[in-house]
Amino acid sequence: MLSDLSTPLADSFMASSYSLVTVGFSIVIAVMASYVTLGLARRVHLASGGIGRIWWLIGSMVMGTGIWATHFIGMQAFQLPILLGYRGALTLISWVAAVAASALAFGVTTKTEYRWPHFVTASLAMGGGICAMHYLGMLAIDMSIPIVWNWSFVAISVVIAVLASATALSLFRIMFSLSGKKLRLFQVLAALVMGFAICGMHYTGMSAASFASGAICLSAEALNGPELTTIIVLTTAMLLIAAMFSTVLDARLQSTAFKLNESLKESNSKLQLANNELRQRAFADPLTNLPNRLLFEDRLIHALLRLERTNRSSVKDRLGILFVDLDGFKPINDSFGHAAGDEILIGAAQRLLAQARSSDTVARVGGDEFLVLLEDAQDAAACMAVANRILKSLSQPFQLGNKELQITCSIGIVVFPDHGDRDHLIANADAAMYVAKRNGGNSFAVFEPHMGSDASEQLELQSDLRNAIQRQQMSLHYQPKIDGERGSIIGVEALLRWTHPERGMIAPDIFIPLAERFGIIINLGNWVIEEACRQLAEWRGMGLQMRVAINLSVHQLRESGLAERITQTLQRHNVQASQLLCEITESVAMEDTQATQRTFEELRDIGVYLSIDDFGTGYSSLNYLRQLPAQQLKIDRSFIRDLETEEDARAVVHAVVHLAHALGLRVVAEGVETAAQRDILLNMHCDELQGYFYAKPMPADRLLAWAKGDKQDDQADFSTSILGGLS
Ligand SMILES: Nc1nc2c(ncn2[C@@H]2O[C@@H]3COP(=O)(O)O[C@H]4[C@@H](O)[C@H](n5cnc6c(=O)[nH]c(N)nc65)O[C@@H]4COP(=O)(O)O[C@H]3[C@H]2O)c(=O)[nH]1
Repeated sequence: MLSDLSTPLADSFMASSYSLVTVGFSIVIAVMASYVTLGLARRVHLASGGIGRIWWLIGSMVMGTGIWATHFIGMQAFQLPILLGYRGALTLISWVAAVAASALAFGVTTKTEYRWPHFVTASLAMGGGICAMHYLGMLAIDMSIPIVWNWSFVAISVVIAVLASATALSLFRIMFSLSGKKLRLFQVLAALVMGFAICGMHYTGMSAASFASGAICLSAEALNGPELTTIIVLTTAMLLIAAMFSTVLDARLQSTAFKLNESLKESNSKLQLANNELRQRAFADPLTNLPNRLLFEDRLIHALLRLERTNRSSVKDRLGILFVDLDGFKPINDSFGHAAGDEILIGAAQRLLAQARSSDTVARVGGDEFLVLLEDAQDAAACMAVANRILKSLSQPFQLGNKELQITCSIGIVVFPDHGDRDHLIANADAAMYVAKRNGGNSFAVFEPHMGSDASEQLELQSDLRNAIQRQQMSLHYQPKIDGERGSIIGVEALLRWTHPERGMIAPDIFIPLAERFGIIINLGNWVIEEACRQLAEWRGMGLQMRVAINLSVHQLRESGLAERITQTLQRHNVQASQLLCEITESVAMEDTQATQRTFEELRDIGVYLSIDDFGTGYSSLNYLRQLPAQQLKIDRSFIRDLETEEDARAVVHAVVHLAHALGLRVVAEGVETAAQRDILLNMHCDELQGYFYAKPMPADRLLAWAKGDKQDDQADFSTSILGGLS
C-alpha cells in the first residue's frame, strides 16, 4: 500500500542509508544495459525481417532486465533497520512492465519513418516504463505500515525518467547516421544518459519513499536477501555479457558481410569494365576508336528498321551511306612509314567525324576505307553536300612533324530506299566509290544501277570472266609506239580485250578491277604473257621485229615466280627477253614497294625491259623510283591532254622529261591525240609517242595490215619503219 504524507516528521520514519559501492554498481549495470541495448537496437534498425525482430526482442529483454536489475541492486544499496522482501507476482509484473516498455520504445525508435509523434511515444514509453517498473517493484514490498510518498519527488522522478529517456533516444537516433569512432562516442553518451534516466528516476523515486518507524515488512519471507540479489546481478551480468558478445559478433559478421559486399561490388565493377573493354574491342577499330564494320552494320540495321516503321504508308525519311576510300594512301604508308600512315588515318577519322552529325555513324571498315551512315538524310543532294564537305576537309594538308602531306579521297553515295534494297546498300556504295576512283579520285559518285554493283550481276560477270580464257573470249589489241627522233614504230602496247557473248566488248577498266578483286588477275596476266610471246614469235616469222609492252598488275608483282614464268614462256616461243617490256603503273609501283623492287630486279636479271606507266598520277618518291631498274617513264595522258592549253601541264612534262633523262630513262608520252601535242613533245625531246593521233589499239592482224600500208586517211604511214629491227 502507498500512502501520502506531505510533511513527514523526521522521527516518525526509519533512518535509511545507502551503500555507495552498491549504488555505483547499480549505475554501472544501468549504463551497461543501456549501452548493450542501444547497440542491439541499432542492429534492429539495420537488419531486416526476422533477424531484426529477434534483435528487437533480445534488446527489449536486455533493457527491461537492466532497468529491473538496476532497481534491485539499488534496493540492495538501500539500507533500513528492517529486512525487506518482495512479493513474487508483482516483482515479475514489474519485470514484464520494464521489458514491454523497452520493447515499445525501441520498436518505435528503430522505425525508418520517425517523426515527432514517434519521438514523444518512445520517450513516454521508455520513461513511463522505468517509472512503472520502479513503482511496481516498490509495491511488491508489503509493509505493515504503508510507505509514505512525497508526491513532488515522485513527479520529479517521472519527469527525470521521461526527459532523460527522450534525450537518450534522440542521441540514439543520431547514431543511425554515424559510423566508426563517432558512433561509439554517441553510443556511450546515449548509454550514460539512459543510465542516468534509470538511476536518476530510481534514486529520486527512493527519496520520495519514507518507511514508518516500527513498521515491519510482511513480505520479508518472500523474495529477499543478498542471495537473491547476487543471483539477479550475476544473471543480469551474464545476460549483458552474452548480449554484448553477440552484438560484437554480429557487428563483425556485418562488417565481414559489408566487406564481402564491397569486394563483390568491386569485382562487379571490374567485370563491368572488362566487359566494356571487350565490347569496345569487338565493336571498335583500335587505331581510330571508330566503330568497326560489325557495329556499323548493327547501327544500319537499327536505322533501317526505324525507317521502315516511319515509312510504312509512304517514303518520308531516307538514310544515306557514304563509302569513303582514301586516294594514294598506300604510297604514303610505304614511303613515310606505318607511323605516318597511322597518323593520317587517325586524322582522317577525326575530320570525318567533324563533318558528320552526332546522330550519324562514322566507321572504319578497312585499311583506308570508311563508311558514314547519315541518318535522316533528306535526299541525295543532302548526302552530296556532306560528301563535298568531306572532300574539302580531307584534301587539307596533314601536318606530320615538319612535313606536310596531302591526300584526297573517293566517295560512293547510296540513298535508301532509292538505291537498292537493304542487303546491297554497302556493296552499291562501294561500287559508286570505285566509279569515283576510276574517274581520277578526289570526287564522289552517286550510285546508279548501271554501276554493276548489284552483287548478283558482279557475281555473274566474274564467273563469266573466269571462263573467258577457256572460251576464247580474250584477245590482245596492240597500239603502236612511235620513236620521236626517227618517226618510226618502235613497238606496241598489248591491251587486253574481252568479247562477252551477250554484252559485247567489255573495257579493261571494267573487268581488270573485277579480276583483281576476285583473284582472277593472275590467270589473265599469265594468259597475256603467253599470248604476247606467241604473237611476237608469229610476227618474227613474218619478218616483223617488235617490242611488245604488257601491263602487270600488283598481284602479279607480289606472286613469286613471275620472272621464271616469263623466262619459260619466252624460251618456249623462242623470243628474246629484250622484246618484252613490262609496264607497271606508278601507283602500283608505290602500292607495294618491296614487291615491286624485288620483281623488277628479277625481271631486269632475265633481260626484260621495264617501264613506269601513268607517271604523275600517283604519289611517287623519286628517290625510290630512281632505285627501280626501269628503262622507261610513261607520262600519264592527262598531262598530254592539257599540253596545248595549260602552261602548268607543259611545265610538268618538261620537268619530267628532263628528270627522266637525268636518271637515264627514256620518256614515253601516251594519249597523243593531236599534231600540236606531238610537236610540243618532240620539242621537249620526248623519246616515244603513243596515242590515237598515230593509231588506236587494234587486233594483231589489223596491225599487220596497217603496218603494210592499209591505213585510214588520218593515220600516219609506217609501212617502211615497222619492218625494221629493234633499237
Ligand atoms: N583517250 C585516249 N586514250 C588512249 C589514247 N591512246 C591510248 N589510249 C588508251 O589508254 C590506255 C592505255 O593503257 P594503260 O594506261 O596501260 O591503261 C590500261 C591498263 O591499265 C589496263 N589494262 C589493259 N590491258 C591490261 C592487261 O593486259 N593487264 C593489266 N594488268 N591491265 C591492263 O586497262 C587500262 C585501260 O586500257 P584501254 O581501255 O585499252 O585504254 C588504253 C588505250 O586504249 C589516246 O590518244 N586517247
